[in-house]
Amino acid sequence: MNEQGIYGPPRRFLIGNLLDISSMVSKSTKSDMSDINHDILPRLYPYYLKWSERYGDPFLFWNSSEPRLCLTDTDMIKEFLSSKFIHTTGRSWLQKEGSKQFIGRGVLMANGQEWQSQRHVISPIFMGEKLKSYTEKIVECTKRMLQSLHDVVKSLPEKEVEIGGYMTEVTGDIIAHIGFGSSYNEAKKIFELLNELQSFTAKSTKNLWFPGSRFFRSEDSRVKDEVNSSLSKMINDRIMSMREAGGSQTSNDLLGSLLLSQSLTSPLHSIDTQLVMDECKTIYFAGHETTALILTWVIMLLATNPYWQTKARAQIFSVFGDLSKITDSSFTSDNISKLSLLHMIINETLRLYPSVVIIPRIALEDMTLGDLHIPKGLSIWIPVLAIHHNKEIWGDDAHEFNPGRWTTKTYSQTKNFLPFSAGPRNCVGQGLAMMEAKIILALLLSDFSFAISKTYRHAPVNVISLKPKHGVTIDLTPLR
Ligand code: HEM
Repeated sequence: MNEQGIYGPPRRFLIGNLLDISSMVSKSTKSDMSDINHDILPRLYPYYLKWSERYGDPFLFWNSSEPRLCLTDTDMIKEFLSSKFIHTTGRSWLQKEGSKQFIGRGVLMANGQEWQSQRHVISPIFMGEKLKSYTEKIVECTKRMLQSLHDVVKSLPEKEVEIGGYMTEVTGDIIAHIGFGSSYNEAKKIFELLNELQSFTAKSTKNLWFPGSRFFRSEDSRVKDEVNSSLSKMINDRIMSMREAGGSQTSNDLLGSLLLSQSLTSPLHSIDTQLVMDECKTIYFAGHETTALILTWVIMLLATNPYWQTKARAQIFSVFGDLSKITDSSFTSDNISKLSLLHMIINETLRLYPSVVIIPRIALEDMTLGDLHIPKGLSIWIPVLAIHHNKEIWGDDAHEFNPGRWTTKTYSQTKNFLPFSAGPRNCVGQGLAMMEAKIILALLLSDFSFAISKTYRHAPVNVISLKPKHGVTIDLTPLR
């Protein structure tokens, strides 16, 4: 890479630049931000700013034994994420090893042919009529969440709530319903265990650089076994009922559709239960927290920007008319598409606070990207947050919340806007995420107005995803 004019910070034996990274980040995130501003790159990625300034773009650093090329040229990124490199790029050993205990070999972690056939099976369950069929459950779960908000507000003199917890609860409820409908209660229990497993995995992943560390895990294996035995029972029961029904889908949920889709390529009796289990865990992991977080950030931004909150509410009123009459059937795709202000607000939030701040890929073979030779084994690190906050792309107000920028399509979205990644390996659930976010926000805004609470502490942190460290506290006022 040096011969090609690419440089980076000197690395240490085994740990590469891990110590530099952790010391810079622990310093920048030691305290909360002094005010609610959205210039969060220096706080979350101080090392990106330091190294890109010192060594230029792209630069090279070492994540323990894995070399990473930090790439910000969006034309190169577009090419890199395109179908041209789909079979020669993928997940690295570190990524796969880090998530093996947790989501196993589901679509998120698969490479090559294995990825392609899994993606082929999973894609149809997030599209077209299937996608529309989830509306009813989304509305039902949201109304339940709103009712508990009304109950809490009634009982609290100060009317303050931490809204992030409610968003986690409602998106978890939704994924349990649309994912595993008839097995909802079992699914909820499995998800609780998965949350536990995720925190164990996050801890052990930090030590992966240490040779042999992967052989010293005991805490997580108990939870993993429990998750796997409950999930495999749920899946096998479902396969049994499908066989009894002559191979047709017995429940209109993601699991039913996944099994039906699988049965088109392999007979029911030979379905790879382990793979279906990994896919279920992947869907939960990839689709739950990401959606909850984006909703939480939208609410924080609307709570601090009453102008956009009022405008969005007015549009919701004009699309749906008498709000006391909103039912699940009000949320037709035609009506959802009329919520253009919510679309702009969500986009702007995904730009400022993308749930996934980095997209990492590894070169599985030698390749040429633009005029760069990329050797096999080099990881490419796409710093989404840095691209989304780049003033050269977004203008001087890059760090400001301005949904208005989305009224004109001056930016080629796939190039400079990457909250769901791009190309054939983009987020398979983005249609569901956007639909879910719009329905939840439309119902919330029609029931309550809200302002940021005095107790809110602005402290974004990146722990797997971009989170508000202390949650988001808002003061709620019921509208009816
Ligand atoms: C606002 C919410 C969401 C955001 C910001 C988001 C973001 C992303 C991103 C950036 C990727 C690419 C990751 C990479 O290549 O390293 C991804 C992949 C994926 N997402 Fe999402 N996602 C969201 C919601 C969902 C939902 C609701 C689901 C499903 C229920 C989902 C399922 C997946 C899956 C299965 C993949 C792997 C796709 C593949 O590798 O082929 N996501 N998501």
